[in-house]
Amino acid sequence: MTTTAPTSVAAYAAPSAKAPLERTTVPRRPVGEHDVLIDIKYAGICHSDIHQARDGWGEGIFPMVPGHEIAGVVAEVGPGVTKYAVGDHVGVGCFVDSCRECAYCRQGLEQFCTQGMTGTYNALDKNGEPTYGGYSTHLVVDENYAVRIPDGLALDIAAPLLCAGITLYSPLRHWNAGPGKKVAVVGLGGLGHMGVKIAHALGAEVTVLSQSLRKKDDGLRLGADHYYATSDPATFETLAGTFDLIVSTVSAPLNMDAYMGLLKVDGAFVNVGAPEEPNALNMFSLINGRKTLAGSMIGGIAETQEMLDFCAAHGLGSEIEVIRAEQINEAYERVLASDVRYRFVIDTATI
Ligand SMILES: NC(=O)c1ccc[n+]([C@@H]2O[C@H](COP(=O)([O-])OP(=O)(O)OC[C@H]3O[C@@H](n4cnc5c(N)ncnc54)[C@H](O)[C@@H]3O)[C@@H](O)[C@H]2O)c1
Ligand SMILES: [Zn+2]
Repeated sequence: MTTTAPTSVAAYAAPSAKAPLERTTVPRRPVGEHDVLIDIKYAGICHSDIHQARDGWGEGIFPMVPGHEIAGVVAEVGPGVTKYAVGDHVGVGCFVDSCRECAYCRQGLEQFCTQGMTGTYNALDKNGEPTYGGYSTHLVVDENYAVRIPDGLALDIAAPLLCAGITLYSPLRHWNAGPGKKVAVVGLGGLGHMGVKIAHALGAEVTVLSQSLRKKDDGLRLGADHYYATSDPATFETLAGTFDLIVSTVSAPLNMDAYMGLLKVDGAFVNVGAPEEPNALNMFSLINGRKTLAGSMIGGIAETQEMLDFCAAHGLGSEIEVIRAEQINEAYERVLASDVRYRFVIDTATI
């Protein structure tokens, strides 16, 4: 299959875990039978990009082009493509392939594919070629691993939904956040701010547990009913036994025992943050109160589409700061310093 797709495209890559990201070019495969070529317009910066580009989760594949919050426009389709046409608005999240045959793939839980999903970057595809992510001008992807960005959701505020949005939507739905439920979101960053918006839209009573009260006004504006500082020990006394569900988005280890004390009997603490170090827990914090400690990782393709449709129906997008590509390294430092309200999004026209 031949294609008009560029085979070499502009991108920003980390040459190694120690080096800043810089402009380069990376190869993209020709558009195959079931592929779409996406003209990337915006790419969000997720904290996971930083963990990986700095080898925080183990040895990465370099050069690394991060980016798994991708929003763009279909520029070309393969002859077998049925879902999309040129001009459609589409998104790509954290994975671009999976085995498609295992029980989880068949259930729409491709993120838990028994063969391992193929990451959008920092992974090898089925041919053993490295994948390169969204800090780039173009991407070629199988149509089954793209989702439709509904009309009414601008591409810049939609991009972060492809990871931050689905990572919070999936556990909030799975653990039944809704009317009558008291839900806490720990950490008001990229993931956390989407958690507040989505939990509020689902009808839950939402509390933000943030390190300080610095972002309180924002939290309340985003949909939180209450806002507490976790640096204040009184918070853990005032809120003891309060929540049905706590979702932690924190990128560093937490005092788990303190947070378990905030749950009701039968409450669940769901961790979506991915700290680089392990976290200790005293088992008495779990057994006293029949509590659940769980984790959750992004969401499958069908649920990601459901989340985008939900966000469009409720007018929810990410709060963003659009940056030029040459500001990526500075943006990384600002994310690490908790200085982002609430997601950096790269305008890929500047790459
Ligand atoms: N499970 C998944 O599928 C999934 C998906 C995406 C990202 N992640 C991970 O989630 C984490 C958060 O990602 P993000 O992009 O939202 O990062 P972020 O940096 O935008 O947000 C993290 C927030 O946690 C806050 N924080 C740090 N320590 C805290 C503490 N002790 N108490 C309360 N708040 C605290 C920070 O100030 C910041 O606001 C990262 O570890 C990332 O790798 C997991
Ligand atoms: Zn992410």
